[in-house]
Amino acid sequence: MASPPDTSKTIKLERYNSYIRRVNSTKLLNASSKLLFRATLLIALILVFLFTFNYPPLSDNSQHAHPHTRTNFLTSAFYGGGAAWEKLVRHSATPRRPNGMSVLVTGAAGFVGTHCSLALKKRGDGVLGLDNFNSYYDPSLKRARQALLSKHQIFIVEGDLNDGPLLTKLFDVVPFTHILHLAAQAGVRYAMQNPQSYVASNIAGFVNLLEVAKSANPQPAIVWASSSSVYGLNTENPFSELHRTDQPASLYAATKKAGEEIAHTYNHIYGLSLTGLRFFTVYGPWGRPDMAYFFFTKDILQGKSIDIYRTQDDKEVARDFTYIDDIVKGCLGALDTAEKSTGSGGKKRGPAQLRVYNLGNTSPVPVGKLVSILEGLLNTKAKKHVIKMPRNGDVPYTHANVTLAYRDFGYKPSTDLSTGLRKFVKWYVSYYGIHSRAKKENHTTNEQPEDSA
Ligand SMILES: O=C(O)[C@H]1O[C@H](OP(=O)(O)OP(=O)(O)OC[C@H]2O[C@@H](n3ccc(=O)[nH]c3=O)[C@H](O)[C@@H]2O)[C@H](O)[C@@H](O)[C@H]1O
Repeated sequence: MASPPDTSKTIKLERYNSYIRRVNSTKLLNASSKLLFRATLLIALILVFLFTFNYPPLSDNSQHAHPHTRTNFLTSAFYGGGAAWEKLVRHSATPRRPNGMSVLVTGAAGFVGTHCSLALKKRGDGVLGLDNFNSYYDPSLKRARQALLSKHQIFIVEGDLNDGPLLTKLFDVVPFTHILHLAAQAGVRYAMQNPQSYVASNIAGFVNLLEVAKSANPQPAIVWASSSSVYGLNTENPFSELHRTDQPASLYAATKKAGEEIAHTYNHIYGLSLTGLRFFTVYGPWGRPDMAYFFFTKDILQGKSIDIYRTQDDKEVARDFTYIDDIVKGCLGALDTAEKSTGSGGKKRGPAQLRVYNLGNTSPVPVGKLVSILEGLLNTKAKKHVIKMPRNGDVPYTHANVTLAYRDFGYKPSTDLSTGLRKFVKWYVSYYGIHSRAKKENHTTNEQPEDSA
């Protein structure tokens, strides 16, 4: 007969296992309570942060804005209020010279906005930027421009033109003397892909800004970016401010033209001083990647083919390409000669200034010539694909008459296309760290160049 099994070992083993289970469950309990504690701490910290930088979240207006241009809740919370935030805003907007301006620059992280902000700050004016950092083109370029401005003590509030409460808050904190309104949905051809974004920024956003400006005390004087595209199918040359602008060829042009009419209304009813500047194909360092000179450079360097448009009747397409430094001088000249708005408490108290100026280069250049200048600077042959201009809103020709801007604030463009493109290419190869066959003089170190404004 077999002897009974020795259970003493089994019992010991079970005791041991139960001990291990107890130890493990205690560990688990400890671990989960630690986790719970950390999560609670994190939530508490976030709440403290949100209350410290308190600002009401998105307004109804901005909820309706195009997703492209919508203010992000977190960035509103980060940037939109609280004592620390107000201090940054005030510091940035305070002039450092006697009788200096305090300018709200919308679209400050944009191409023209960045250059103008730097130029204003350099001469001692106060500058506060506003930008929604949308993704129409590479936002990292906008962030790099923001970093450049930040080095010069210029703060950009991240927010949308359609965010009425945010704009009102900015005017509560700073009595801006001027607005340089450059924020817009740019680009002629993109209007066929995303028409609503033009309405949201160039019309709804502009009206929202004017609504806040007309109620502000004091009312600021406003200088804003219109466009050469308002001349549309005009055939008289060179384009003068007296020529007709009622035949826009693109929705972009139509929204800029609408802006000019809206400006008239706000000037007429509320006494806002308004100056529209019709920019002619602005180019230069820190430029816009959606523009032909910029993506031609990229494509030529990458060995990709580029489309060169010709008109339907097989003529060359030409543009009055205008260098950024000339445009900056024009913008500052317009600001310096802008008279005060006359309204107060939302009511007009007398007639106010209403102006429109061409800011061009007065010397149109065919697109083919632009490409051959780039080929020379990049020391690379372009793969050219010459095609009839698609029906995409482009006009065949632009040419500015700038007599009016010269008469009123001495505007005199002084940079020809070759000189301006050389500066652009120099910036481009440096910014993107390209070691191309670009001519020796275009090579620089990898350091971020200062802007040329
Ligand atoms: O003055 C303005 O108010 C506008 O200027 C700018 O528009 P445009 O003058 O159209 O510049 P841009 O696109 O660089 O095309 C340049 C040339 O290249 C031709 N072009 C273009 C693309 C292409 O693939 N091939 C080509 O030949 C094209 O036909 C054109 O002849 C701004 O983008 C716009 O926001 C607005 O500010």
